Amino acid sequence: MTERCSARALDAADPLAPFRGRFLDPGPSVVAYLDGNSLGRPLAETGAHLWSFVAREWGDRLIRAWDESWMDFPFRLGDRLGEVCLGAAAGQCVVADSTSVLIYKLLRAALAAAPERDEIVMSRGDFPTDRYLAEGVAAETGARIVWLEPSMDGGVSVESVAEVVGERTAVVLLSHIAYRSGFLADAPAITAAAHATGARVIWDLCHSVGAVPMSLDAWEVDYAVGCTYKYLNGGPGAPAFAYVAARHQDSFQQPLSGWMGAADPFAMTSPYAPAAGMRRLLTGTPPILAMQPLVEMVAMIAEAGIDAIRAKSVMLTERAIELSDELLAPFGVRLSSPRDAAQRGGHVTIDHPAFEEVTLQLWEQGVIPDFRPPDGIRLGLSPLSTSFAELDLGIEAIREALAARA
Ligand SMILES: Cc1ncc(COP(=O)(O)O)c(C=O)c1O
Ligand SMILES: Nc1c(O)cccc1C(=O)C[C@H](N)C(=O)O
Repeated sequence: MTERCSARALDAADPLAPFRGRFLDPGPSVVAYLDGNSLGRPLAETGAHLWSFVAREWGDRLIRAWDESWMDFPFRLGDRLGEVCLGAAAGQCVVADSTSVLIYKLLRAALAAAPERDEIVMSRGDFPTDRYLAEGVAAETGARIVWLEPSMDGGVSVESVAEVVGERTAVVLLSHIAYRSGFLADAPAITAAAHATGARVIWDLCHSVGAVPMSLDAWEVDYAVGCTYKYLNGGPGAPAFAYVAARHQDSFQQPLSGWMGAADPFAMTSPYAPAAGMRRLLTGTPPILAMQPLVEMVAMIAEAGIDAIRAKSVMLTERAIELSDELLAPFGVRLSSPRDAAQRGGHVTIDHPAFEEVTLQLWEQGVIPDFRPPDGIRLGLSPLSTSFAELDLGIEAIREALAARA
């Protein structure tokens, strides 16, 4: 009860609290949504925006809309995302494909840019799609993967990267925030360590975009990729984005050369000649319809401010850890995320052997975190849509489930 009152006080004092009311009300089947880092909630405005797009742009302008606005839309939206969330100057971001497809493109391009180098450095703790794609690219190109072992908190340190990068390293592929533990990597220092040996870096920003401030240009990042259905609330299957530093664009070798990335798609000529700049990252027709929810969401992040979002994110994750220490640790629950907020992103993972079953039970009650093997509950705390009260309800429901088993 004490904690509930305290959460209410925190919500009352939260400068971002009004944004929560701009999300679509999920109705009574959801008591606490703690999975915004798997699938973010829709904005209430999204339905009307989609309908207006269908009626006005698609319905009325029809094929003319490609010339009038859609051909440039993936780049305009990318620029806005770059400005608001990534610290990227215009002309370096595109919204397209899925994260997986873009990781493939970036890995192949990074290897093609350094034919004398044949190693990909990455972490064994990385999200499966990153590992599978690197293994596939290694098999296709003859490159070798150098695996980093993550530490207990899922992290990859600057020192561990510096130890393995060298003259054979073509590219380091790492997650800015680890999908399981939430470990926040030191992206500028790791990028500098790779650059010191002539290697390039690809950052997977899936769990950090919209949750933590970034300065890709200032950090001299080479390439980055991320999805838009987590903290950017773009919806299931919303397209991903890629960042390619301006200095690498002219030599970027697109491995999936399709007509939309060609210099003049409607000239219908052959052979393929790549377009200038970020357009060459495209392969086929970009999913304009699926990009629409991002328009309002990126505007909302600009309005809230990414620093304020990060400040609330730190408060939410601190509280999740405090409550877990106090209420769940007595049942044997262990923390998998870093305790130091400076090394932690927007989610917290706690482990217990009963959590796979507990998660099923929680979902039936409308308390929705996610389960990550072997025995982790991941609490995804999305600062614009998650309240402190919701977090407390979630932890209390986990405590009750564990108490019922004890
Ligand atoms: C770190 C990371 N990379 C990639 C992906 C997924 O990529 P895709 O959007 O292609 O499914 C996810 C989540 O699904 C992820 O957490
Ligand atoms: N992309 C997902 C999906 O299509 C279904 C369910 C979950 C997801 C996820 O995003 C998983 C997420 N990337 C993770 O970190 O586990």
